[in-house]
Amino acid sequence: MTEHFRNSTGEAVEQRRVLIVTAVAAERDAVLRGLKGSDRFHVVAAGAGTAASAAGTAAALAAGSYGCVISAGIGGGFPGRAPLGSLVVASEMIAADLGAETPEGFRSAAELGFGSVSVPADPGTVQAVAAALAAAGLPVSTGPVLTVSTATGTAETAAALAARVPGAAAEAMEGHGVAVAAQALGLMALEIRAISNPVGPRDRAAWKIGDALEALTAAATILLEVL
Ligand SMILES: O=C(O)c1cccc(C(=O)CC[C@H]2O[C@@H](n3cnc4c(=O)[nH]cnc43)[C@H](O)[C@@H]2O)c1
Repeated sequence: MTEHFRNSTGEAVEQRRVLIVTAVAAERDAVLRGLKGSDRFHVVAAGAGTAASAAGTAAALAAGSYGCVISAGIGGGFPGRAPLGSLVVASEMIAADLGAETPEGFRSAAELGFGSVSVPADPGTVQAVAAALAAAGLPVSTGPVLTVSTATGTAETAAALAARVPGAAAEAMEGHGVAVAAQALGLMALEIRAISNPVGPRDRAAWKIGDALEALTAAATILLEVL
């Protein structure tokens, strides 16, 4: 759905209502702090994982009209691609572990003939959002964001995922689910991750969740202007 407002020259400008889906309440609240009470944005914490995020997105889309859906939250950054505290705007949302193990190695659901495991984001929107974040002084990169059912906890799995998806920037657990639900209604989907930890050997005590939530709040404020 679109709403209109008049800009400084009196011209009518379309603005879309935006649904933002996070996994947990702390992420939702970080986003809400950045949105400063805007009623054009609706933010829901739908739970962790693709099933909860897809179901939560579908339920919210059934209850309201939106022009755009965003999966947002903290995430793991691939070393050399997305440092802690930085932001990643997904160029595509990929179900990276949806497939089968075979004697020859992992085969994706797409390779097995079950359809695509990737939902591409609109390149122009990705670039516009990333440019606005960068212009605000926030460290940001773009690239594929992997949706996984099990958070990576070893260097071996991190290397396997990076080889499976060249250029992979970040991983989280919801983006593909949110994007598939949006895609079913023909809506544009985006994913934005604030990096709390590296993808690699698990060290939960070292996760910089507070810094990532602050970055998420700053990103939400920029979304007010750019979407
Ligand atoms: O403990 C807290 O205070 C806290 C605050 C905000 C968020 C959390 C979460 O644990 C969020 C879970 C959510 O995070 C994503 N995530 C973060 N890092 C990774 C990763 O390396 N691999 C996969 N997922 C990651 C994921 O989307 C989870 O649903 C805790």
